Amino acid sequence: MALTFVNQLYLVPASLASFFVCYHAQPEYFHALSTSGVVLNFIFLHLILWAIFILEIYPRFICPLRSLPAPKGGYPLVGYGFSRFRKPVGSDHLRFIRDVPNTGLIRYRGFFNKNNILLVSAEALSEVLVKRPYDFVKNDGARDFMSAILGKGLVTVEGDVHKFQRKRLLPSFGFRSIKELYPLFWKKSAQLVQCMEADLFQTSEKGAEAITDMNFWSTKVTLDMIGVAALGRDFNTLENSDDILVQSYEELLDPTPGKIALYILTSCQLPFLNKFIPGKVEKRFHLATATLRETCFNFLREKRHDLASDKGISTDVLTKLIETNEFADIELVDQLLTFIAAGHETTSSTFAWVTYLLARHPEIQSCLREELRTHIPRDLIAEDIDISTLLEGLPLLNGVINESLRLYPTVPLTMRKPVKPTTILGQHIPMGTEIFIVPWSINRSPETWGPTSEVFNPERWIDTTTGKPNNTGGAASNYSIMTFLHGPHTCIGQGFAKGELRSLAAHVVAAFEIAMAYPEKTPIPAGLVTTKPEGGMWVKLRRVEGSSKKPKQNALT
Ligand code: HEM
Repeated sequence: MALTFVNQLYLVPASLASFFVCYHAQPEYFHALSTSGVVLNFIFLHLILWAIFILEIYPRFICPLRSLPAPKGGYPLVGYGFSRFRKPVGSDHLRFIRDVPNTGLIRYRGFFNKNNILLVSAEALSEVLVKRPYDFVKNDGARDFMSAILGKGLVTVEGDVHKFQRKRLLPSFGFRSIKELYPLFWKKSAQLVQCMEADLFQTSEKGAEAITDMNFWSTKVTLDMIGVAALGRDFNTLENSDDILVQSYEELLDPTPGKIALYILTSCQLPFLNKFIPGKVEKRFHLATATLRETCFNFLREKRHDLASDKGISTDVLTKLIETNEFADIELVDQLLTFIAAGHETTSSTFAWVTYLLARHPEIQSCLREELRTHIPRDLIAEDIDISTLLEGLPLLNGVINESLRLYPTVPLTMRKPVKPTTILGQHIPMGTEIFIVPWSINRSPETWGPTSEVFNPERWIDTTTGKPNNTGGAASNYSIMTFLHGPHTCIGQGFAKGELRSLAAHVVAAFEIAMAYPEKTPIPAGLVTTKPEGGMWVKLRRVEGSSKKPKQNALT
């Protein structure tokens, strides 16, 4: 039985009955009251009964989910509701998976003791994400927060609109399109190394050292990559950072305490409380959103003008979408904002974690540098080498990227709600139940990945017999790794992200030895929608090779 308004009406006779009991027990109290006082007393009593029903009786004795295995403990009234905001997000869920014997589903109490579901097994994940994806929608609160920024882009739409958009956007992210983007990734990664060298090192000698925030650099370079690939516009933030679009995104997604409060209130569907957050956070948020949209509209107008006047051939995603003639301007702006939001911070933070893991594993870092030196010719572009085939074939490079994506999924948690009463693994799921899919916990689950599930081991991604890259990490099922999800909502940009990461790692590792700047500190994944290292990723870089002149744009070191 679902907790619907109708079954809450059963509380009315219960309230009436208890009212009459109270009346008989204390008649003198009621005789002294006016009619409105009696009505107010009745309403008050009803509310108390209603609260007891919702908070205690329904979740513990009536809700069909009550028989599912659940973790012990949790706070009174809020249960484990705050788990989804914990740092790192997903760490509580990983504990549930480890500690609670289950057959694919775990229940845990959320806010107001509501029963939430955590999907654990491959079968449960495939039912929700692949077999019946359109029976579920994303969590309203998180979607509202994203929609406020992105409008109706691919990330925030559902059902037929989603199918329509996805079909038209897929070709721009397919195998062939990504292959064409590799030279861009390569060039931008080379520019990153050049800018870091120029900015951080006083001398060009081998062995020179510098401390820097890797997240600062990866944010810039990934924004530049997505700018060119998606919009055909080079923000060139590596060399200047006063682009209005860039500043507005930073304003929106920087996880300040005010912004975190805004996100939590909107996610918990209490947006009317946003206006009480001090520091005019809500107003500033709306202002940044408006600026962002206006900038994109102006940019789209320029693009249309350029296309009409036949100014060169553009291969960026926006041009391809304009040419389909199937999107209105407002829809194109929504898609642009979506690509930048979905494709920027996710990848830049992942790269920061790649450098972290390599800094903590110097022996793997040296082997990777050796692999790069052995297999990547100095003059890659001049020799007209197919960069994607070359990089995708390097076993350790792929192992490092896949293993970093496994251990640090930058979308660590996502949620779904059934659009109608449904079942998962035969278990009845009432409408409105919050269903949690938590890549952080699944990717680190000891059941799938064994006792070394939380150890950085790129070798898992290398076939022991052929020595070539493998795509499973040795896990038995696709659903053991959820970084990009699966099914029709799977990340459309995963090939794009992997291409960027391979290229960035190849350049940075070839140029610098990476160590942690403050080894005693462990960076914590934090953030609003996606996670990034809190306070930055401070590393110590040591030049691997000295150079007396600027490195070539397309050479490795
Ligand atoms: C390491 C980097 C990335 C990670 C970890 C990541 C992760 C994800 C995840 C988990 C989803 C599904 C969210 C959900 O349905 O709840 C998603 C969707 C999406 N991602 Fe990514 N992403 C990354 C990079 C990118 C890039 C580079 C782009 C674009 C250039 C991109 C564009 C999108 C879009 C448009 C969607 C919505 C897909 C749909 O609903 O059909 N992502 N991403």
